Amino acid sequence: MASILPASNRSMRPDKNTYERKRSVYVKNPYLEGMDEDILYHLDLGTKTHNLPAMFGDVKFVCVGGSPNRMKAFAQFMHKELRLEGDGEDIEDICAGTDRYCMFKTGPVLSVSHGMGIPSISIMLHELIKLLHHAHCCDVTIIRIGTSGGIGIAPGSVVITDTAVDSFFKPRFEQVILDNVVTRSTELDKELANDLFNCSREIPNVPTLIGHTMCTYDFYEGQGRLDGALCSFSREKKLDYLKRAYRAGVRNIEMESTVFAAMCGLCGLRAAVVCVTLLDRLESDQINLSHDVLVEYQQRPQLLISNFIKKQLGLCDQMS
Ligand SMILES: O=P(O)(O)O[C@H]1O[C@H](CO)[C@@H](O)[C@H]1O
Ligand SMILES: O=c1cc[nH]c(=O)[nH]1
Repeated sequence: MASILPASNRSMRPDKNTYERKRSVYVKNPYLEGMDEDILYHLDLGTKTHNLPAMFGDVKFVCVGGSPNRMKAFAQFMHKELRLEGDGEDIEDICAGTDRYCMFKTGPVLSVSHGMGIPSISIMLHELIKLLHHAHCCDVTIIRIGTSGGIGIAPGSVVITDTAVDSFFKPRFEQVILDNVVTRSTELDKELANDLFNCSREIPNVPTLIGHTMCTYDFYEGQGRLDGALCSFSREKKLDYLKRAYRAGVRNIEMESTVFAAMCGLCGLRAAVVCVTLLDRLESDQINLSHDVLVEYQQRPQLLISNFIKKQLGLCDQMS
């Protein structure tokens, strides 16, 4: 099938009024307007060097994840799922001029890597949000597709985050600005989470649930692991902490969701976090999955999101 695009010509969800309203991508920075040029340094893009509206104006879905290879694989998968021309194998990294992040575009879907941790995703999001704003994108849905450690659930389960919480199980992200701590909300779009959950019911053999996701500043001590280079707490303290997290509604732990939820929420992006769990942290700390299982697990959120996107584009019936 030839190109189904541009997606901007389609109504994203004719059955729901809320989705029909145009929703712009906001930047909340009075200085930007007065700038002659905006260089998106870590993406190797800019307002004078690139025609951002022409390159990105039709983007409706942005999927982000830590690993460049995963995000390339997702872009190639979407290329096939949307039945775009060619096999997608030679898909171009739009950010090839920098090795900080990679970015691929398949029709209305942008796939971007963000590295590990809050500082890395935060830099990427500042530039990505400005990019979507400069490109005059509207009605954009952004989804983080990642990996995580589960709490009290089977490895391989997919967790759709309702609320991202910090290490104290609080729905907040604390951004240090100059020498102030500014607290931002980490609420995600509940309707989107429910839509994703409904979509997951159609995917067999992938246990999927909605729960809180805890976002930490570290993989080892920050997530209560006993196997880092440093560890100053007992096994009992670790288990007590993780069980308290479980009782507070936390079902998985990762390292980007709070800042992701906070920034996207402030800038008018409908945002979701969908992460597969690689282990149950009540059972172990080390990730000892075989390569093949790891690859298959990482594909689970991708399959869900691809089905969701196809549904949103009204393509499911034509393509199955
Ligand atoms: O699978 P990704 O998207 O990289 O996310 C998770 O994996 C990394 C740790 O291994 C952290 O970035 C965590 O958030
Ligand atoms: O335990 C885990 C697994 C993946 N990513 C994390 O942040 N933690």
